[in-house]
Amino acid sequence: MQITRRLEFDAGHRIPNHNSQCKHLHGHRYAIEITLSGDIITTEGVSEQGMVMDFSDVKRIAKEQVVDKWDHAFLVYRNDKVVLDFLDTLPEHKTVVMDVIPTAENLARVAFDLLRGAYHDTYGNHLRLERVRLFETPNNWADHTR
Ligand SMILES: Nc1nc2c(c(=O)[nH]1)N=C([C@H](O)[C@H](O)COP(=O)(O)OP(=O)(O)OP(=O)(O)O)CN2
Ligand SMILES: [Zn+2]
Repeated sequence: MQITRRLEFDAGHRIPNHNSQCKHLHGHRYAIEITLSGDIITTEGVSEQGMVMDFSDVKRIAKEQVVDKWDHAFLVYRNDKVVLDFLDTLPEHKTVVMDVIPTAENLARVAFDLLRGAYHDTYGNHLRLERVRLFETPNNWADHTR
């Protein structure tokens, strides 16, 4: 069985080497969809009986590991020196420095790596992260799968 939880967040970025408009500082209303697989929990009387995982727990962990860190932040490639230097001049600015260029593909992969170890198989139902789908716009997305 697979379940998917969707969350949304706002962030700024740019693609420094892009040959068109994405080299400019801009932002997106990103969406992230987290897909988990596992058996349906059959333990009698527990809150999660009938579920793979409670959607509220999927959300809580996604917020802790990714969404609250990236929401209203500027996601910047560590080698994008000119932007990094500028952001450093802004007092208490929420900047997330990334080892990779913040494309949809890389954000999906980074999010997957942050989330991979965070969903614990509490009920022995073989719970595991299957996919992170990262929407940069409603029409553009990237999937990182297990
Ligand atoms: N493979 C990828 N291609 C592009 C990425 C990316 O992350 N992976 N990112 C961008 C830019 O960030 C840009 O913001 C996206 O712009 P664009 O393709 O022009 O999308 P639209 O604004 O036209 O999106 P709509 O949903 O159609 O409004 C570029 N390429
Ligand atoms: Zn963009």
